[in-house]
This record gives sequence, structure tokens and C-alpha cells, in this order.
Amino acid sequence: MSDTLLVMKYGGTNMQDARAIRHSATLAARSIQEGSRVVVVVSAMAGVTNQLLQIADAAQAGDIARANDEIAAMRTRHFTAAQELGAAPDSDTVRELREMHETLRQAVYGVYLLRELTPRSRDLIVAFGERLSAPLMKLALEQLGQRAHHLTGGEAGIVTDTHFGNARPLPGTYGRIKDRLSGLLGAGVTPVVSGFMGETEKGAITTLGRGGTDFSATIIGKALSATEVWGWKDVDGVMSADPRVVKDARNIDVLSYGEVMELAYFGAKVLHPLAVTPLQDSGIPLRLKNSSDPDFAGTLVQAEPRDEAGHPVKAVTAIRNVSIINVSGAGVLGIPEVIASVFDAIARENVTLLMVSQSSSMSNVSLAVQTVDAERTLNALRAGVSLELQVEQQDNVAVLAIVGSGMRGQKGVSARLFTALAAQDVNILMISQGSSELNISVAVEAAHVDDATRSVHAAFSLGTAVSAG
Ligand SMILES: Nc1ncnc2c1ncn2[C@@H]1O[C@H](COP(=O)(O)OP(=O)(O)O)[C@@H](O)[C@H]1O
Ligand SMILES: N[C@@H](CC(=O)OP(=O)(O)O)C(=O)O
Repeated sequence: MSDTLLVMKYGGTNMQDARAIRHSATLAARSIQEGSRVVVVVSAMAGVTNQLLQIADAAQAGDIARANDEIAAMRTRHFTAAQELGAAPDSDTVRELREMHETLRQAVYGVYLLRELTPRSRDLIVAFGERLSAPLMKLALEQLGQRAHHLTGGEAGIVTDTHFGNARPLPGTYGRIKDRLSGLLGAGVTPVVSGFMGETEKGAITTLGRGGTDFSATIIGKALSATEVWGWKDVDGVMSADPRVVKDARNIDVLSYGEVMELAYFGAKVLHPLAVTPLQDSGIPLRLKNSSDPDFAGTLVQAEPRDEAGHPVKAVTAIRNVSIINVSGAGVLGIPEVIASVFDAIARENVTLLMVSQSSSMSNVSLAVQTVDAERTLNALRAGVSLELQVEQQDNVAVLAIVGSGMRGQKGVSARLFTALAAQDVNILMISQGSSELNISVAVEAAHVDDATRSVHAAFSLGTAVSAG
């Protein structure tokens, strides 16, 4: 028997119904039969996380009828999947699903009574998606003759700070996960962990940010010193562009941790931006694989970049729904205290800045933020900075980025980017290049971002040999 330990993550698409869950379980069972120990980490069924957020909002708004209708529809979906996976009406799986839905209903009713939805109660509600899919995966594995046991993120040892909605693992989490899961693995039982969620030291449920199941899987991978972490996807791996936008996007064989982080940060939906951080110290590889083509190697994410001569850029990506906040005030922005007050005000609101640029005349600072954060940013700036500064918001912006370690020290990369944008008549609103030279990003009008992405993809020949290093 090999001593391989794999952590396998299944996203919403791979958990969307009984058929997908059965197929996902087959992929895990195959590795177990080949002698690997496997930890399975599951997301909510596709669409369920958004549905839970809507349920929570409806309850807060006083529309309990709508919230209950949605819960009932969700319950039908989970029970149908359980039944199609072979659960008897009096089985443990059906009982567990019923109990969880009842607790969910009560939590939602509490929000309705209080007409108050705190980040803490939102996390409690939204994590039910992952809690409900774990028993279904356990059942599917058992139907394939495997022994399995399902656990919430907290039960698996994931302990986080109290940053509800965007929680981060505490250092103690790694030892705790090892304690909780090693016994099961040693006894030949496959742990099935609900992704996306953890809990605080006091036991309150937290979530790790949207797409956080990738992060759960790599946290567990680090804790168990896994051989590899595998993220099963509905695409071949990380591609040279979003395949929904660029038809000839192609798979990238090898990416470094740094490159994949930049890509995820700049909008490639394929991975949570922090997912590789737990793997960086140990060098544990992350592999993204297509569940429809399991023998294809997919994308290997590892410490070292692999560059190919003539291809400084590996991928182009975009963040949509961005706003630019322009802060201007001739004469005052050059004063260090004034600029510090701008960033202090933003830091207090915990807003993520996607791009920052300052004009050399020091009369203007432009900040790109997600549009959902724009109003908060604007209010914080109006309240927290000098009255002499004017603050304005521009919506309908997107940030396009090119990523690749090969652009380090290479001349002419920006020129190629700007020529490709000019060819599409795209007006550039902001430009930024990180000092790591792993990316160059530009803010453009949202209406042009898809054409711009296709044009840049073609200009860097990303549809041909990107990575065959
Ligand atoms: N550069 C990219 N490479 C691969 N997929 C991408 C990229 N950019 C965006 N995507 C989109 O990300 C999707 C996969 O992410 P997601 O659905 O969140 O995965 P999961 O199966 O883990 O839920 C793909 O279907 C694809 O359309
Ligand atoms: N269900 C959560 C967490 C997650 O990671 O989902 P997925 O693996 O389907 O992207 C979300 O939608 O954000």
C-alpha cells in the first residue's frame, strides 16, 4: 500500500445533484482503491450558497413566507439527492438532513423576529449549504463500499478568528486538524469535511469568504502534510483566460503559487485567492483537475514557476463590478498626513483596494474597489479626510490583468498590452504594476472588458503554446 495522502475538494458543480455526487465519490474511491488515503472536502450544491444568502436577506426584510418557500425548495433538492443516492426514508442520512433543515429554519426565524442579520448570523445560515452536502457525499462513498464519516469544518479542527464572512485560520488549527482526522484515516475511514466553514474558539460558525472550500482543502492539506491537494473542477484546470469569455483559452500545465494567487486575486473564479497560502511553506503541490476527464493531468501549482521563452504572460483575467474612487485636491494630497488619513479611513472599513494610483502632480489619488464596497469607501473618506479633498465615484469599471512570472525584467510587455487595448479602442482609466512584476493591471470601462480580454489573449498568443515547458 502506498503512503499517499490526497485531499480532494469538490465544488458546487461537482456536488450539484445525485449524479454529480456519485461521480465525485467514484473519483475519490478510485484513489482509495489504488492505496491512497483520501480526505474529501465538499462545497454546497451549486446555487445553494446564493439561495441561503437570499433566504437570510428575505428574513431580515420581514418576508418570512419567501424565506420559508426557499427553504422548502432547498429541502426538496437535498432529499431528492439523498433518495436518488439510495437513502431509505428512515436512514441516518435522511434524519440528519431533516434535523439540519429544522435548525436552519429556526436560525432564519430568529433573523426574522429580530429583523437583524449580523455577519455572525449570516455565517451560521450560509454554512448550512456545506453542512447539508457532506452527509450526501458520505452516503455516496458508502454506496461504493467505502467507510466514511462526515464532519463540519469546526469538527474537523478548523478554528478561525472572529472575522465573520472572511475568517482566517488561527495557528492552532493545524495541530487540531491533525488530531481530529488522523484517527479516522488510520482506521481506514474517509473523512468528509464541509468546506468553506470553520468555527471560532468559542464555537461560533464562521466562513472563509466566497469560494472558500478551496481554502479549507489546502488548510487540511497543510495540517496533514498531504502528498497533494486536488481541486476537482468543471474545467481542465487554470486556463489562459475564462473559457466562458475566450473560446480558445487553453489549459496551463504548471503555475507557481505566486502566479495562481495573482490570477485568483484578479478574478479567475477557478480558485480562492488565499487557497495556496497554507501550502507555501511546505511546498505541497496543488493540482486542479477536470472531473469529466480525470486522467488528464490538469494544472499543477507548485513553488517554482516554469517559464517558456517567448511567452512572458501566461494568462489574462478580469474583475468585474469595480468602481473607481477619485480623491482630488490640488496642493493637499502631497502632505503625508493627508494621504495617511485617506488610507486610514479605508483600513478602518476593511475595504480591499484592487488598485491604487497617484498622479505625479500629487493632486489626485485613484482607488479601484469592488462596487459593493464603493459606498462604504466613499462615506469613510467623506467622514475621515480633510474637507479640502473632493471625493467622486465612477461605476461600471472592470480591472483586467495579465499574469506571468516570465514578464519579470522583460521589455515590451506593457507596450504589447496597450497596443492590444488600443486596437479595440479601449480607454485605460488606471494602470498598475506590482513590484514583483508578476502582473500588470489596467482599469477599463466594463462594457469593453470581454473584447479587451480576447484582444489581449490573442496579442500574447495565449491560445497557442503557453506552458508546454
Ligand atoms: N482562468 C480561468 N481558468 C479556469 N476557469 C476559469 C478561469 N477564469 C474563470 N474561470 C471559471 O471558473 C469556473 C470554475 O470555478 P468554480 O465554478 O468556482 O469552481 P468550483 O467547481 O470549485 O465551484 C469555471 O467554470 C470557469 O468558467
Ligand atoms: N459554497 C461556497 C464555497 C465554495 O467554495 O463554493 P465553490 O467550491 O462551489 O466555488 C461559495 O459558493 O462561495
